[in-house]
Amino acid sequence: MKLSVVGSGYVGTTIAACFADLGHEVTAIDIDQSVVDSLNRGEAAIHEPGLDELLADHVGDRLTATTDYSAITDTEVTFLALPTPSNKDGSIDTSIILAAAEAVGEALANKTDRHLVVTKSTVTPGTTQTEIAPAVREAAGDRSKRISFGMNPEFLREGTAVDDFLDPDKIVLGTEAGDEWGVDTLDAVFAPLVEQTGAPVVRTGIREAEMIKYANNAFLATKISLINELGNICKEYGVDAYEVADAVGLDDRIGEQFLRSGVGWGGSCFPKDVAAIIAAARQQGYEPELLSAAVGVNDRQPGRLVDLLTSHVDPAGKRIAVLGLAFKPDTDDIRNSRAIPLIQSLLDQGASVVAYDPVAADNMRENYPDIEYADSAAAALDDADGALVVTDWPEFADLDGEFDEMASPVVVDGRRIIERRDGIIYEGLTW
Ligand SMILES: NC(=O)c1ccc[n+]([C@@H]2O[C@H](COP(=O)([O-])OP(=O)(O)OC[C@H]3O[C@@H](n4cnc5c(N)ncnc54)[C@H](O)[C@@H]3O)[C@@H](O)[C@H]2O)c1
Ligand SMILES: O=c1ccn([C@@H]2O[C@H](COP(=O)(O)OP(=O)(O)O[C@H]3O[C@H](CO)[C@@H](O)[C@H](O)[C@H]3O)[C@@H](O)[C@H]2O)c(=O)[nH]1
Repeated sequence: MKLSVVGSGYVGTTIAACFADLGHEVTAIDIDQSVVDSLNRGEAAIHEPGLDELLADHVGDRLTATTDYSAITDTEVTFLALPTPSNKDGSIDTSIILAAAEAVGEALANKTDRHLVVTKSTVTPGTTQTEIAPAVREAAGDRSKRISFGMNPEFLREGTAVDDFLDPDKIVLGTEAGDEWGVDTLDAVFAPLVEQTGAPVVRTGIREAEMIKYANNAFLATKISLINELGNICKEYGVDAYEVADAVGLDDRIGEQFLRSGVGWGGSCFPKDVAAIIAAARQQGYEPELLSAAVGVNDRQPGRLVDLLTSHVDPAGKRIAVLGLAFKPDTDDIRNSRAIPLIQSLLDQGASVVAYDPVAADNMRENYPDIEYADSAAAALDDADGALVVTDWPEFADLDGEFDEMASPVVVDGRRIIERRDGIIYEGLTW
């Protein structure tokens, strides 16, 4: 099939490359010329394992990128993978996706065949039908009756995006009631993936598909906050929260995943999406107390990490190493990284911060241009008076003699990645 994907960020680039890998002809559309140029060179503008290999296989053949929306008319289905950032009250700002929807509609004004527009972005229930569809339809004018709408939430994780997309736990396809052409067309897009993986397909309504995405993320974020809360209690008792979590996770009803306690959840999704569903619930007149508490626990974890550091060393005037800047390993994404409140807190206390991350330093430099960035964990630790471990990059697990070069070997581990050993003053956040 011929598909177009509007927005070539973490989601858009991944799904465009994966759809091409599944045999579709894909046109990626982005307003940023440098993103388009980079894609057409076969290079992703983001760091995501496996993506460059897929681009190398398919760019120039089944995958091309352009800034020209008119390319949509030559495709059957358009996926909208645009950002849906937070407003100040946590609700989603739909201005970017609506601007793109309008541009899609303008392009479709020149198309005679039927077309399916699918929301891939995370949007609150009702957004596709009450905001996106009207924006597309109004711009498409007389052609608007030939346009169907769908919603296909994305569950990929950064760092494992390609594998997650190509081996999903589920595929959720939301379409409008009675739109058999829409159902069949969306089914056809995913048929090669379903055939390849046997993944369960959930066929549902558009509002339900929109809500499933928020329910998924709210559940996972709350699960982490719950294990963090229990971990904080464990720490008070001197009990190892990881031993507790390992045992608790053996219960099938709980499951072993997302029970790693530590400095909390960051990234472009959990904080934004939990805030959005809280704001949406409030707009409907419902106060979601449990979700607010999950945010509260998450907001407190970085402060607890700094408190553990200051219980051993006063950061004022001291060189403090921050190991890990990305919100999780295997990505260069620093959106809502726990490193941000930690660096800010250290700077507020007069510390001299030296940061290290294998791939995310350049992105963090835009937020904090004046702190020192080391080329390696060893260089960051050299002569430091304390270290905070913020991201569980596998290379940190190999650190050992590097700690001996610290001026004072206080190591506060926010991700349980450092080996506790003689010669360092080790503090785990929940263990
Ligand atoms: N990042 C994830 O892991 C993830 C996973 C699942 C769902 N989501 C959701 O997917 C959506 C996209 O997220 P993302 O992280 O890929 O965003 P992103 O910020 O990485 O990328 C967005 C891209 O859209 C482009 N863009 C902006 N306005 C445009 C326009 N008018 N026309 C064409 N292109 C335009 C930007 O240049 C950018 O390349 C969000 O709703 C997000 O919540 C994200
Ligand atoms: O046991 C755990 C698991 C994760 N995290 C943290 O949680 C955050 C999010 O991690 P993860 O979910 O792996 O990455 P994301 O790329 O943010 O993926 C989430 O958000 C995406 C965007 O909506 C969804 O598509 C995914 O299904 C959902 O897992 C990171 O800061 C992790 O360090 C923990 O603290 N403990």
